[in-house]
Amino acid sequence: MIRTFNAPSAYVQGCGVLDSIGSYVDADGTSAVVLADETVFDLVGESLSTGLEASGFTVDRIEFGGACTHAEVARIAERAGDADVVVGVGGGRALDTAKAVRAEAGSRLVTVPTIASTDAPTSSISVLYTEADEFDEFQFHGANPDLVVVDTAVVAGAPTRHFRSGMADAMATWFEADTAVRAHATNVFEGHSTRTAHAIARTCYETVREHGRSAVAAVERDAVTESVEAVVEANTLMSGIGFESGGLAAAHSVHDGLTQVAETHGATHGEKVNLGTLTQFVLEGRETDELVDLIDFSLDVGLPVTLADVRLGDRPEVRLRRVVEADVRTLRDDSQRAVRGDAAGGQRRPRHGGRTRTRASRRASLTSRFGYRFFKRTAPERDRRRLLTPASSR
Ligand SMILES: NC(=O)c1ccc[n+]([C@@H]2O[C@H](COP(=O)([O-])OP(=O)(O)OC[C@H]3O[C@@H](n4cnc5c(N)ncnc54)[C@H](O)[C@@H]3O)[C@@H](O)[C@H]2O)c1
Ligand SMILES: [Zn+2]
Repeated sequence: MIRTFNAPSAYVQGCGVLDSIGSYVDADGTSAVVLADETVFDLVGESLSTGLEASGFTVDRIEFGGACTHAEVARIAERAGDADVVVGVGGGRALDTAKAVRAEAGSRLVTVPTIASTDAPTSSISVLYTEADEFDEFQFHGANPDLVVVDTAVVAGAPTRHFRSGMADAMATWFEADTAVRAHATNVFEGHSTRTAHAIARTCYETVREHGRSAVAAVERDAVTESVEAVVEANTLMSGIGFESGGLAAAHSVHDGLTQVAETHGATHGEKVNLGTLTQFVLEGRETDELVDLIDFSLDVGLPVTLADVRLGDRPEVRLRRVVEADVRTLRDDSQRAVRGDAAGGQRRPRHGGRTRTRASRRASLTSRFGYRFFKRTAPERDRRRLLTPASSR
């Protein structure tokens, strides 16, 4: 078995760190292109330029159009020319675009997430979309960013919705990486997980659970506390390493399926992933207590737990079954194999003492409805009304 582990070369996180970003960029040349959308340039453009220029860089700003498409990558790559450093700034879309530009330009790459909304800042892949904003393809660049710089003051000052979405993305990391290990599935680099990646994924989840409630309360007030620092690191660094080197499973497959339904386009990546994690719990036949625990935490921090929360409350079964059946099938099999512990070459290692194929299969039959009925049936009475009310009207 070949085990692989990849990560960004350097990671810097702290309050106000953007002012000195230039001192962390290790580059032979002196030209930098900075890629960000208008909102983000307004927020951090000045401090970024000042920070880079203070270390001798010439800075060329390129405005990001907001969509990570082939056309946008080509446009920006042409503008970037032979710049020594590409600096991508903003949310997942801007950073994914910067990664694709770096792949074409051959320069060094710095990512500067200004929201802790996904684990895109540290990963080596880009998610490309069509002009109609539908998923197009994953680009596997084979190289992670050379440097990731996260200014926690900027992240804490952003809308809390982004922050809690990143927490959902981070929590999924553990359940997917753990399932991938038990299924002997390969990671993004087509190797098997290391114990290192597995441990990082576990710590990622534990950090979000330990600090999440407190961190969300702080971000509501734009405050940077130790809990905020902890969750930013989990959402960004631990989650990125954990998913790429640990492995993915059903949660992100369900997310990918949901992106095919136009009604969900208003939901963030992390919000859709949270439904994916809950669905994966059902697929794996986890105990109701575990499911309820994750639902309780999600409700506490303001994450969606029902299809109605992502605008699919109106008889979703027909649409969802049509759209996601094919997408989920493979990973469902992986999840069941993991529960049974009978993947090729593996030994029998049921996760919760004695769980069997029958039980997994029974639970998995709920898959075609994304656990919708299961959620309705098992929701604690006190949360039932809330669970069935769209987040938007709470
Ligand atoms: N490559 C990967 O490994 C990976 C992993 C997860 C998600 N993704 C991708 O990431 C994308 C989703 O990223 P996202 O959720 O960050 O959304 P996004 O990139 O669309 O950004 C959301 C919005 O946040 C705004 N914003 C950024 N910083 C801000 C700040 N400080 N204050 C106020 N507004 C700010 C931006 O202007 C943008 O409009 C999807 O395309 C998804 O496929 C990629
Ligand atoms: Zn994700």
